Amino acid sequence: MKKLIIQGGNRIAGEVTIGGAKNSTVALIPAAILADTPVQFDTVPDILDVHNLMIILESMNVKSNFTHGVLDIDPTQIVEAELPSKAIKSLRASYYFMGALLGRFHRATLTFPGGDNIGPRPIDQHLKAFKALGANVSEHAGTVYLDAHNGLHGTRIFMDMVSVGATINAILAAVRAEGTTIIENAAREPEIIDLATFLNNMGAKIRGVGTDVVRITGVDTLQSMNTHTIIADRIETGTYLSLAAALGDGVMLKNVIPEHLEAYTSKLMEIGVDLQIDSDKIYVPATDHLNPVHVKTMPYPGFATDLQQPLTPLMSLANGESTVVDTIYPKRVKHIPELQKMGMKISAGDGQITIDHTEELHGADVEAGEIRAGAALVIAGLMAKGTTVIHKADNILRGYDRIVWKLNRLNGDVTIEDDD
Ligand SMILES: CC(=O)N[C@H]1[C@@H](OP(=O)(O)OP(=O)(O)OC[C@H]2O[C@@H](n3ccc(=O)[nH]c3=O)[C@H](O)[C@@H]2O)O[C@H](CO)[C@@H](O)[C@@H]1O
Ligand SMILES: C=C(OP(=O)(O)O)C(=O)O
Repeated sequence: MKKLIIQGGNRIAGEVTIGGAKNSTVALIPAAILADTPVQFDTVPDILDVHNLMIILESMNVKSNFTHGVLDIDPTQIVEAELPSKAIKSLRASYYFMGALLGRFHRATLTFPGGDNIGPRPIDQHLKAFKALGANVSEHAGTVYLDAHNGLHGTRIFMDMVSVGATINAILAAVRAEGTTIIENAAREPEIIDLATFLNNMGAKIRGVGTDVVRITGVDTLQSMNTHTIIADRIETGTYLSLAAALGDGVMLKNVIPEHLEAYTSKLMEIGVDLQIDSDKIYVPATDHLNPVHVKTMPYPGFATDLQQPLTPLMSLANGESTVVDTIYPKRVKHIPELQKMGMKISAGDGQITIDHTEELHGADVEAGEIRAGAALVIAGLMAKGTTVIHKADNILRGYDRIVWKLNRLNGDVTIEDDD
């Protein structure tokens, strides 16, 4: 594990270019094994999740090469193999190999995925979709066994709740199945549209992504003709927006898709941040006189659960009490005790998080319990007086592209070291 060491107090300024979306990338890489040709992605974020997915690909004899943001994957010599459980456990999205392997081989064996510790994260809707498509599903000692020996057949799947992962896994399993699959109550996240764009450009027939009804007509082969450019990461964007609003003297964010962040940017404006939004960039001027706000997380296009924690340091500067209700992950509170150690007036109770005006934060020894708790600690550490050491920083590196380099370019003072 690594630790981040932050000397707080510097004002930040300059430009930052947002990387490709983690939550697209971690679906696109497993999706690549459905292709009958090599595939190429660009604007791939340099994050631990990508490196761990490459280890999983290697175990199946799928060669990959990642240089300067371009990831080449050659699935043409793929073999069925036991997947490395350490890498599988290192990230949530390894569960996309369930759908992708089912689509490719009509069977898959995987240990349960890891990922962020943000409360219960069942996968019943994923398994329900696989069963509906014709797979036998069994579980034993933390391993899931999927077998569709009679093939996968198009069907109607009604999701009991809106799930990004289950929608993507159903698409991956259905894209080469026989006949038409209709997913109702599908999730509408931009990353799902990105995945469908990649698959459709290879010959898939996926319609309706971005709405809550997705129709997939199975095809026999998927063949890549061009490089797929991954969409910008809206959660990384939101994190830098919060940082820039909290302690920036003028920060320009480039490679942004503002339409993917409307719930968030409108909340920032309500707080009092005078964002200047252009077609693919956002300028954040220096701010003062911030207003308290109330946030409720919702499935897309609502306010993203992944952005509630990165917003809390900014909320602590407002002149009153702000609240957060996370309807997606009510137990997503890993940041709270750590921010308290830094002096923030933040608490959880009655199903909501309350953030009060905090005059000053001070550096402390803290732990990134999960990726977005870690992002909140990075922002708080840059705002605080003194030194903050963030342990378990691998949770941050899982999903923030070259974060140390980007923060230092913005005049932050951040170093990274091996931890004990
Ligand atoms: C890799 C990736 O894209 N991760 C994102 C994805 O996670 P992930 O895809 O795991 O999250 P889901 O959209 O599936 O979860 C939404 C809600 O549905 C519940 N649920 C989900 C599936 C299921 O089978 N049963 C069930 O009960 C979950 O516990 C949660 O309360 O969406 C989350 C919600 O926007 C984000 O925080 C994550 O960053
Ligand atoms: C919860 C998250 O990630 P994952 O689903 O990959 O654990 C996140 O990105 O905030």
